Amino acid sequence: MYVVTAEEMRELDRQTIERLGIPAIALMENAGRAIAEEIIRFCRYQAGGGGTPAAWNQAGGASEAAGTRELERGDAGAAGRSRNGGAYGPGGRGDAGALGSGGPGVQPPGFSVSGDAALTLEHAGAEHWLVLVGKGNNGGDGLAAARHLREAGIAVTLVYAAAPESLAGEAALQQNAAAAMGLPAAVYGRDRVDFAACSGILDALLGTGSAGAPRGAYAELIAAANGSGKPIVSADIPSGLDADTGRAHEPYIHAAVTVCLAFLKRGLLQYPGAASAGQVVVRSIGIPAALARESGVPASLLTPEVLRTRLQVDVSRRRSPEGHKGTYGHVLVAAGTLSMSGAGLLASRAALRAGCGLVTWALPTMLLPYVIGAAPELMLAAAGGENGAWSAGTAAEVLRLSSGRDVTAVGPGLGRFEGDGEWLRALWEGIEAPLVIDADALNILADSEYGSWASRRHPVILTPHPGEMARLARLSTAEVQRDRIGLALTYAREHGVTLVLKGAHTVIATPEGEAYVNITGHPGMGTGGVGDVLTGIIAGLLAQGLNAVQAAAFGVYLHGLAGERAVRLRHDPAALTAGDIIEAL
Ligand SMILES: NC(=O)C1=CN([C@@H]2O[C@H](COP(=O)(O)OP(=O)(O)OC[C@H]3O[C@@H](n4cnc5c(N)ncnc54)[C@H](O)[C@@H]3O)[C@@H](O)[C@H]2O)[C@@H](O)CC1
Ligand SMILES: Nc1ncnc2c1ncn2[C@@H]1O[C@H](COP(=O)(O)OP(=O)(O)O)[C@@H](O)[C@H]1O
Ligand SMILES: [K+]
Repeated sequence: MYVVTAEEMRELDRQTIERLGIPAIALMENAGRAIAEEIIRFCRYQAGGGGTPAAWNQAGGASEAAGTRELERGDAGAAGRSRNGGAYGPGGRGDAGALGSGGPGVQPPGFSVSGDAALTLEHAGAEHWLVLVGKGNNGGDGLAAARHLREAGIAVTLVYAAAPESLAGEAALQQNAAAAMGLPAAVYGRDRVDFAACSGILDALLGTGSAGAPRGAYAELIAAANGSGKPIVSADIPSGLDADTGRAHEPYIHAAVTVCLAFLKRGLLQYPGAASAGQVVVRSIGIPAALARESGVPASLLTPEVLRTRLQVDVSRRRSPEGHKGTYGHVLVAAGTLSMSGAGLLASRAALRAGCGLVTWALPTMLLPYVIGAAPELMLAAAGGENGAWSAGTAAEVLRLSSGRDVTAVGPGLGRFEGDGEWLRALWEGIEAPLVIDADALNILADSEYGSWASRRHPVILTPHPGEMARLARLSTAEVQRDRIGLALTYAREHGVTLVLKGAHTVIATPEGEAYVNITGHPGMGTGGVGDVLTGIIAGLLAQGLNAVQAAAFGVYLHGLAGERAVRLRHDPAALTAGDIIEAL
């Protein structure tokens, strides 16, 4: 599933309208219908007594099978999922259906009327939705949705942020149609709006054309909608959100559901925006996915489908019946010090659990006797150093050990030491295999002008958390978090590395200028050592022959899934420890 910026979305809109000749009003009609269907599904789900489950959905996407389809996330779980029912649980057929259906075995008559199940609601009379209408096309989408809601028997009241006469283009056509249908309308500031009397609110104030903090009537309507306590469904993005970065301007809508149109917007994956969108449903509106591919949209959501088709990963992880430990590669881990030996142990154990054939853990010599037997499957190699710490002189031994190994992972629990810049440079320039760089090795890199080091024939994967990324990019952590996707894309391309920017919704960016955003995992994973486990998993996959991007993306995906699986055995996600994730792999 592609993830776009507002600018990319405008370009795709333009190409659909100008190159393919699909009228803008048709796209808006599709958007309005999709929004109305999702509101009806939400009403149905609420009437069933359920809350809104937190799962990502793509419904009726261009490249997907017809109908609502939950995004596959392996066995990662959200409550209330149903293949046919979609986001909020089983979809009722309402009172629609073929006429004259007889009992079993009875031939239906040659004539039938198929009701529009997705646009019917059994207890529609109990619903009254306020539709907050902005001046642009987002408002137009809301007006089209309002007509469908009304057709379904749901009472709607339009609330214009600006005088209805000020709407232009397709939005003006929608305004005329709504007026001709006699939909009740109020203009904010002129008419009284009773938020307390409604059952839900459609936020169609601001979409991808929004610039800066909501002003005037927009700001007041957003504040009133949030203050009402009623469920809010947002059209495309919650109003007040920056569609690209997820920055939340004050005030911004706190939505229960966001019906994102055509393609997922970057701002819905980046915090704090991601937290304000509620359940996100992506709905196709007739813009072909092929256009996104052809125009080189760089970012995608990391789904099993993307892993399989775009990244060509064998997610079934088939092993040859004739395979042996030599088939699945040998990882060298250079990690751990006296006070942080566990980091090396976690990374090494995780590499084994990721399925590689052999793991050698190189560590400061003094440490070795203490870790013997901690994981009997590991091979240990004394690398030298002093007092359980690494030293510049250990580079030669790490280089020697790396020869004949399929990948070297360096960094977890490494610590800093005199001459560590030259040490890392020797590894960078001398290791003839893929290199995974994490933790303190990233801090060493950040203090080096590594752009001047000899370029490598084999790939490099960097796995920074936001703090490490800040040091690498010479920014503050807040600046890193402001637009993680944008920064990861730029950094990976400029430095020719595969970058794994960790944290909620980890971003994997490639030297070729693509990015994948992961949604497996959970906040319980914010605990010491979890990153070391990821390093081990990625190294273990590389050893098995996956290329850098495949190993980084699949590794991040599996790491999150294992985190989800591990937490099911606990009463509280906060109880999760890094070792649990290894055991859940
Ligand atoms: N071709 C189409 O008709 C399509 C329309 N779409 C919809 O159109 C939206 C984008 O439409 P637009 O480009 O018209 O833009 P918007 O509808 O997002 O908003 C633009 C309007 O809001 C005003 N505005 C911008 N920032 C403001 C602020 N901070 N405070 C107050 N007012 C502000 C502008 O003056 C302008 O009138 C998408 O989000 C989507 O909902 C999409 O569904 C795609 C297809
Ligand atoms: N809120 C979250 N949602 C999903 N994953 C998370 C979240 N918080 C942390 N993680 C994951 O946990 C890991 C933590 O790594 P890191 O900060 O390097 O920890 P450490 O250095 O202790 O090993 C990363 O893979 C990160 O993506
Ligand atoms: K909106």
